[in-house]
Amino acid sequence: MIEAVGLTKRYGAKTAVYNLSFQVRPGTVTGFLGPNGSGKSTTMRMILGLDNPTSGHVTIGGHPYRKLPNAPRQVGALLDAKAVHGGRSARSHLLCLAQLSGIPARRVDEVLGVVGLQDVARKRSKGFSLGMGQRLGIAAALLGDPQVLLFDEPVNGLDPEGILWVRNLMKSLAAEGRTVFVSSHLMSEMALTADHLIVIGRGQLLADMSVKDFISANSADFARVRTPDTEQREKLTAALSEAGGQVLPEPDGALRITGLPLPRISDLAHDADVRLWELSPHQASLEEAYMRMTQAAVDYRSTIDQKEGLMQPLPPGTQPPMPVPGQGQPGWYAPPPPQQGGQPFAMPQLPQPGPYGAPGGPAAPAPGQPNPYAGQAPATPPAQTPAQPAVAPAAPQPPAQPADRAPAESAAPAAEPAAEQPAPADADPTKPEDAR
Ligand SMILES: Nc1ncnc2c1ncn2[C@@H]1O[C@H](COP(=O)(O)OP(=O)(O)OP(=O)(O)O)[C@@H](O)[C@H]1O
Repeated sequence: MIEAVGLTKRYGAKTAVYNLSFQVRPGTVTGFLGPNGSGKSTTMRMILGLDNPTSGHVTIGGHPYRKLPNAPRQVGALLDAKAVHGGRSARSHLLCLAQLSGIPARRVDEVLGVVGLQDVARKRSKGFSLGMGQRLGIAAALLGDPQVLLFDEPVNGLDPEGILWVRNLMKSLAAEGRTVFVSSHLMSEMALTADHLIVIGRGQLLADMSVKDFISANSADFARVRTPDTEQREKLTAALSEAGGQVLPEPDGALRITGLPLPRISDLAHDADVRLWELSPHQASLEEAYMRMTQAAVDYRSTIDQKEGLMQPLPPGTQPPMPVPGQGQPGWYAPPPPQQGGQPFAMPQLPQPGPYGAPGGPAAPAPGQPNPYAGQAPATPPAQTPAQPAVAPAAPQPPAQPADRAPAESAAPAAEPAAEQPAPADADPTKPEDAR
């Protein structure tokens, strides 16, 4: 298990991570979400001992990474797939890592097979595509058969077959009882892969709950209605609005309605003499829920914002407030917050109360998985400097070496990236390594 307590990281005036407390449990895939620059890579680097927290601490199996006996065999990570010496072959790269951690060479060939690189194992990695590089990084993470795995954007650059493979790999690693912590910006993929989510925005914890609860807490179910023509649509819009429903036009001419149950919508349409060509219940996607939750915590946004049509307009010159954990961003998709009685359809009982002091917020951890750090969310976010460009994860590069150097020479103590080093199959960090 990974446990962060009050984790804070400042780079000069920039607060990259602020007072983060969470647990990543074994046996599940935990997704780590947040907008660009929200502190995900910084958090992962601190977990792996590559960055020191300004305050707070983070442990793996109860120990800081740097104090884990033979840490590379207990924790496997993919932080930066490009942190590979381009002159080395995939096999040489993995052999170097294996030898540093006392892992037999046969395991190198095993993981090359697992990630599908067996046919290019002896090719120099500088010729690898983005997806091949990702596969090599995943192979490095798996090398020591580790109990704890961290992946920063593992599907980056992978083709659909590769994405499916990573999804199944993550799930099977978790099903074996391992701790799997994975960041991604691909919400549709996260919805299919992760069981649990930790969401941060501007370095602060926004949510720590199951995917299902996250969607429920940050979106309202809605109905879609279609009428034969514009005239009837306008008539229906007026009738539904008068009855207390919130009505938004959909791009295809349908209406998205929250705040009214389906039978009521049908009755109102009947009373208004409006024919319906569609009346269907819908649940928001993880992407919609995520957008709603993190909208105010986005630092870098196009001037042509794709979300523009989906949110209520703000008065000119005003900034949206930070989202409230468990309540998301007010005004996003305009569903009424659940606690205001705006649930149009039967929704699952939302956990109470919000774990981070959100008033009436439903953002509680999954049943049976209480977040032990329930506390008041900071009243004000940490001081922010003006938006800075995001910095790529800073996994150290292996030292430059001649391309033809033998693996045995390459395994000299020149620090290989800790993030790429493998780990053992044993959850107990104090237990001696098994003989391989
Ligand atoms: N070494 C550093 N020095 C100064 N600022 C840094 C450093 N590393 C990260 N930051 C800043 O900290 C913030 C968080 O960065 P981080 O890379 O952790 O975000 P992220 O969530 O991983 O972003 P992305 O999704 O774009 O990868 C950013 O504003 C970034 O500019």
